[in-house]
Amino acid sequence: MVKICCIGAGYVGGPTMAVIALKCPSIEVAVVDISKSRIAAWNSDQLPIYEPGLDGVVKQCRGRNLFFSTDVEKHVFEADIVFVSVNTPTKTQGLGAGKAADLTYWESAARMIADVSNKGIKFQILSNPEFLAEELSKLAANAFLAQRISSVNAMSALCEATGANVQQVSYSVGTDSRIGPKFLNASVGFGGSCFQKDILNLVYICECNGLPEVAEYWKQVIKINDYQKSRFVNRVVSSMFNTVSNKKIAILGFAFKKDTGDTRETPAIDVCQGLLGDKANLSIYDPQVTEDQIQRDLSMNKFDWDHPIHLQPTSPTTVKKVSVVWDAYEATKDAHGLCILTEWDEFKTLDYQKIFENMQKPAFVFDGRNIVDADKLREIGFIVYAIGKPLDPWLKDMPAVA
Ligand SMILES: NC(=O)c1ccc[n+]([C@@H]2O[C@H](COP(=O)([O-])OP(=O)(O)OC[C@H]3O[C@@H](n4cnc5c(N)ncnc54)[C@H](O)[C@@H]3O)[C@@H](O)[C@H]2O)c1
Ligand SMILES: O=c1ccn([C@@H]2O[C@H](COP(=O)(O)OP(=O)(O)O[C@H]3O[C@H](CO)[C@@H](O)[C@H](O)[C@H]3O)[C@@H](O)[C@H]2O)c(=O)[nH]1
Repeated sequence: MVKICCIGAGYVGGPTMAVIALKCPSIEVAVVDISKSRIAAWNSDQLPIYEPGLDGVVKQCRGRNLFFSTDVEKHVFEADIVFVSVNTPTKTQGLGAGKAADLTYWESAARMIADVSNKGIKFQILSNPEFLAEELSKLAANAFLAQRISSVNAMSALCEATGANVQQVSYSVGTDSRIGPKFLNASVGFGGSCFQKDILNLVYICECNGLPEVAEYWKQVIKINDYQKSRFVNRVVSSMFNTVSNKKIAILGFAFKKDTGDTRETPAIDVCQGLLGDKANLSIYDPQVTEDQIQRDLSMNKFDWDHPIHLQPTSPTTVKKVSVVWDAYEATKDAHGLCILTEWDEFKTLDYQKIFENMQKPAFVFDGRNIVDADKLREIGFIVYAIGKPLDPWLKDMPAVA
């Protein structure tokens, strides 16, 4: 029987191997990791990663031809094919700090493979496009995608200033087949483990090759993304009489996009930290993100998330002004405002009349994903801010900056 071993039971290794095990029942797949808690979770009913359908796939194959283990060396030794899918965080110190990839975990995995591989077999090494150093095109593809979002987000600020509607602008622009309609949704900002990290890598490569102007150009994509998040916080604070101090604000959605529990580089972290900086009390609800994860995210330093979980520095205290609840109605009860930060489908069909009745007045909605019907909410009585849409009369008279 052919045996595969994947080093790293994370977002890439776990789901990829589960699907290989499902589709290739004659192959034995072992996913190994140095994190005991992560492997324990893969072997439990509560998987460490949420993705629609993943649970069913794992349950079907686990114990049959899919195994999760911390016995890294044994499985590498037995394997015919080894995948390496470990962390490559952005460096926080030394050469290229803040931009270059830290290859410590990758090198340690490669050395371990060499140490245990004493069978006298010659390994062939394949580099998947996701392994970025050799494959400039993957970096470029992610940079182009992120640039589209920053471009439409930059337009969203101009739309608010001029009374235009960014969704109409996106639609019109997207009908030009040279541009195309995808990835033109204005939002509170892009997140996820790849876009920022890959652009920072690209910037570093440009700088190392003596191309500061090109590096500056790509940096701007991240700057606009940061601007979009702080612009959102400014709108919240300035709309609410220039103070959110001790006001309850509901945060609906914390994951970086819908249908995942992944919070890496989610714009919700910066928005929440911005509001906490202005002393708001936050009540956060996301259907797939745990309280422990949210607390970690809000108390971790930039880039620390991309290390194995047991090596992440954790804050000794929880963020006191944050509560995490398991229901959107609970989160919004007695709140002065609610912010939609992830486009979960369930937020489109909430009973906003009921939510309005249970909120403080005036009641504010800040839609960072353009998923609610702003006019309907205004009929209910909400004051509504939606990214890149014509401003509510209330907001028109308020400065864009608090
Ligand atoms: N998430 C994505 O969408 C995505 C896409 C493309 C590429 N990548 C790249 O793929 C790689 C993995 O990403 P991920 O999202 O799965 O990361 P992840 O943090 O979810 O998982 C990495 C896992 O590797 C484990 N690990 C680290 N060092 C190890 C070692 N020496 N031995 C055994 N286990 C070890 C960690 O404990 C962790 O569980 C990264 O290089 C990332 O940049 C990720
Ligand atoms: O029009 C859009 C599209 C996306 N986003 C946001 O952009 C971020 C990234 O979204 P997406 O690209 O769908 O998620 P990822 O899983 O991060 O996938 C990206 O990163 C992966 C890792 O490199 C690549 O493999 C994929 O091709 C690339 O799309 C999320 O916060 C989205 O909400 C927007 O704000 N507006």
